[in-house]
Amino acid sequence: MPFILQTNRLSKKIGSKMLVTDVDIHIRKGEIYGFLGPNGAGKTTVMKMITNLWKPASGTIELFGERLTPKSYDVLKRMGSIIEFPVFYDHMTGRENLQLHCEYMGYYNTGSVENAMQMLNLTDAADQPVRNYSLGMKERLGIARAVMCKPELLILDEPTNGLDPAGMKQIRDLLKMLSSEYGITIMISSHILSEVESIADTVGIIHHGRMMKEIRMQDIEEMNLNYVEISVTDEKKAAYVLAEMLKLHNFKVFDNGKIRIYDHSVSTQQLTKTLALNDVEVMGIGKKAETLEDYFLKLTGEGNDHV
Ligand SMILES: Nc1ncnc2c1ncn2[C@@H]1O[C@H](COP(=O)(O)OP(=O)(O)OP(=O)(O)O)[C@@H](O)[C@H]1O
Repeated sequence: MPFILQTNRLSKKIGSKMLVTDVDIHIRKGEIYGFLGPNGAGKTTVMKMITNLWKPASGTIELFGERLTPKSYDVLKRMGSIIEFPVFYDHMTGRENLQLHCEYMGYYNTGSVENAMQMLNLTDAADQPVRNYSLGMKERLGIARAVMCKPELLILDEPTNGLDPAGMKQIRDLLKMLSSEYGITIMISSHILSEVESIADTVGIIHHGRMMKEIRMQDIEEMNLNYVEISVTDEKKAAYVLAEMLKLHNFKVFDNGKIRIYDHSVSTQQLTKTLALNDVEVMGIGKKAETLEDYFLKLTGEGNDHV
């Protein structure tokens, strides 16, 4: 089985609104998959369908090689998840909430609750009712609950919401450990690239409900992220010259007079010469390499695309 989780043209519609359209996801066994996209891109929607909380309008989901149906209870027991924010019984203590979950999952392993609480630094708060927990503590308790029953697959929807930078790092380290020591496959969503970049093996970028790109981190080097950046006084005129005179199709115009040209068919000399001949003043020109952050912003950010 090549993929532990695979979706095929997954779509969701509410009323007349398409929340996600034709999303294809491919997650390999044992990897950490960063599911990236700005707020409202459709990450939660996809994760709700994967965890059987929402029924897809169309498309299919394969989990552990089996097609997911509304009756796939066994498959769900092999997964741990946090979707949106974790919900607990507020009047019960953190420990009691975890114990209840173990019973519900049919998972009996003395020590797993204590272990999970320890891993998430919650031992001191274990006997307090959850209503006294801060947002970050609830988030950590949610993660403890999701990992406690040794799932094969973890689905985490923005799990570091409400955590401070140190808390975020702690979660990243924990996820890395779960992946390398226990071989748990992890899908983690975020709208912040840097949160998943350092731990992900593969990144899937979703925007306006569509999967824009799935990239393995090891392949990023080979992607063509080099570009020439020019600074001009009149970017509109410059864009016209690039498109009409030089027949370039792959460049991006920024409001601050900068243009990034990804098309390598024209030399920098030819660029400056043609722009100058058409009365576009070029203040600066340079070859640059894009980071994954730039690439992410290019796919999901604002600006005029000529791609
Ligand atoms: N129950 C609903 N009914 C109608 N529209 C919805 C519903 N839930 C979500 N949406 C819309 O679907 C789109 C995708 O939302 P979703 O929550 O999946 O995005 P997201 O990527 O998880 O964003 P965020 O990081 O803000 O949670 C948004 O435009 C949202 O407003």
